Amino acid sequence: QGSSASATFPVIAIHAENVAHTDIGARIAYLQDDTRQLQVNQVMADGQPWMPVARTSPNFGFTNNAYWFRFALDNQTGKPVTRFIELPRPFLDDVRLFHFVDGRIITRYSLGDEQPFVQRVMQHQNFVMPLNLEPGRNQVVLRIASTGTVEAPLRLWQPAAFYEAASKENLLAGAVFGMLLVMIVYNLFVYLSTRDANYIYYISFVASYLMFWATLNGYAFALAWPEAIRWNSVAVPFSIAWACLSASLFADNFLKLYRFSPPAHRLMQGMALVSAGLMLGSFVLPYVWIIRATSAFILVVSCAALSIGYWRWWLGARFARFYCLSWTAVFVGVSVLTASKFGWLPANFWVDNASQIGILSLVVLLSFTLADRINTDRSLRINAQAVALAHAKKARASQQAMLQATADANRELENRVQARTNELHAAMDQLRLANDQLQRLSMTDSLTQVGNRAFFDQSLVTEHKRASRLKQPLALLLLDIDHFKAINDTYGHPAGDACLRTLADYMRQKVQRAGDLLARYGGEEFAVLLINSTLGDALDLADEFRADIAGLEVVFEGRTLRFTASIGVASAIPDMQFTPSQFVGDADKALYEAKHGGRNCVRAAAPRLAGVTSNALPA
Ligand SMILES: Nc1nc2c(ncn2[C@@H]2O[C@H](COP(=O)(O)OP(=O)(O)OP(=O)(O)O)[C@@H](O)[C@H]2O)c(=O)[nH]1
Repeated sequence: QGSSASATFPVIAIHAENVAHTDIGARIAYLQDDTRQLQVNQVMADGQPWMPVARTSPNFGFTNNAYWFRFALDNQTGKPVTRFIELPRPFLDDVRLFHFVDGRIITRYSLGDEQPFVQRVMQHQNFVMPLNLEPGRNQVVLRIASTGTVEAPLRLWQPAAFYEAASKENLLAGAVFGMLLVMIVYNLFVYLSTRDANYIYYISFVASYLMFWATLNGYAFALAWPEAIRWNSVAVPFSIAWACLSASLFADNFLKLYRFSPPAHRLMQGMALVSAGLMLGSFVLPYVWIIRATSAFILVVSCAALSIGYWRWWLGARFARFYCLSWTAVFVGVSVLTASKFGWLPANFWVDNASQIGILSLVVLLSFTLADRINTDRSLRINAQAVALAHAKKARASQQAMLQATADANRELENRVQARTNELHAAMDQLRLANDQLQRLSMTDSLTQVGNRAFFDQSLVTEHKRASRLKQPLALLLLDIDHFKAINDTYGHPAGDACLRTLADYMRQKVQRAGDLLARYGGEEFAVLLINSTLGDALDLADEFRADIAGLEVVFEGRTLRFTASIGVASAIPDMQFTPSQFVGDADKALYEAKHGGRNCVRAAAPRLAGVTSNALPA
């Protein structure tokens, strides 16, 4: 930096065609006052170590020194003109301006944020000082002292141009304010419907930034709390600490650090705690400390939030991409702002607005981030629902299949049981048929096809009981072929068989009445049981038999055979004292008598219950 330059203080020419505004920050000389005790007449004295400003605008960062600035305005218009000196840093504690003409102070301003807003000569968020410039050389000396950063990007304005620019600036500020407010209100509604804590942290962050922005630019002091000098100086570190708190909680919650990484979770929680401490500290700690602490801490929080976000993204959390983008924007912005606050970067439009651009990008991008996550969560939920639905469908299908299988199995079983039952019934029918056949066979004489002896015995018992019960007469005929042995002996057994068959055929025709029965009782002996038949009826029938048999002709091997038969008849109304065998015995006795009576005749046993003794009838 240059040495004493009292003879060559910068001179800024003022003439009618002057441009609307001139940045004069780089065209002034400055004097550092370590003691903060120097008075205006002392600095105006010769020999002070004035220096030229080596940057585009004076920026001394955080400092405890007072700084003096000096330049000359050369009014070449030939008449008095009004010009505004604007110092667009509303956060300076103490600003004093001295306007000299010919070594005399003609204007003096004392400004700064330690005075109520209404005391300002111009009610503007920045420090604006009107100067009535006399024709010729006007000296301007400015003193700035502040517990925050000291910057002096001074501007010289034509009044009309200033008002025009101010209205544009207000429009821009209104747009920023409106945008932030919309974000807050919109996300508040989203929060009310989703109850997702991320929105609360997001809203808190946007609100803290809104407060920071409005305070730093002087709008808050100008419009919100023009009287609250103390609060106005607390508001900046307070809002920064608040932003730190919101950002740490947002990062922790949004990135789900409690599940992802307990140490990262604890780190963010710790940062939130420190932020809360700094918020409280804003009220009690000296401004010079708290402003440095919060400014540095927002950098730390940004770094942590950003690197953890990238870490999370790197490890596959897709929802972290917008988040990373957002924080990158704010990180760049805040870094630029901080760097400029510490005096490492010169002031210009981009540096001045870098943080604003970064944070506005953050505000918008974070909103996207949240929407993106809602989307991600929703698609996850939809996927999960689809999977659950598919499972339910599958379960229903298998249940259906199981029911179907059970029904099929039941039907199959029923069919099989039915088939088996049918088979069984068929088998039983066959068995019954076979049994019947067997029964019939066992009761039938194979030669003559009439009932055999067993059939006769069984039937006799049955009919005997029935007649006994009904008190009906029962008659029995025993018929025996005469001299049958002789037929056998003479013509052979087959001839005898033929005779037996012929006799049986004849008798079968004769014994047709329902209930009556015929059986082959022995070799050439037949029995006929007549139910409900009196002795007289029986005798008539027996005699008819005898006569017909005598007329039968059996043609066997060309020869005609004849034979006769003897018949014994018994009749009774049976009772329990009169047994079937006694009945047969009676008939047999009568047959014996017929044989001995000369054969080919009928004899009757005496009817038992009639009390009549047997008698023989003539042949
Ligand atoms: N061909 C043939 N002969 C039989 C059958 N059953 C018995 N006989 C014969 O019948 C004959 C019966 O003879 P006998 O008891 O002496 O009686 P009979 O010769 O008829 O004399 P009477 O009864 O006294 O008139 C025997 O020779 C038996 O062998 C048979 O099924 N077929």
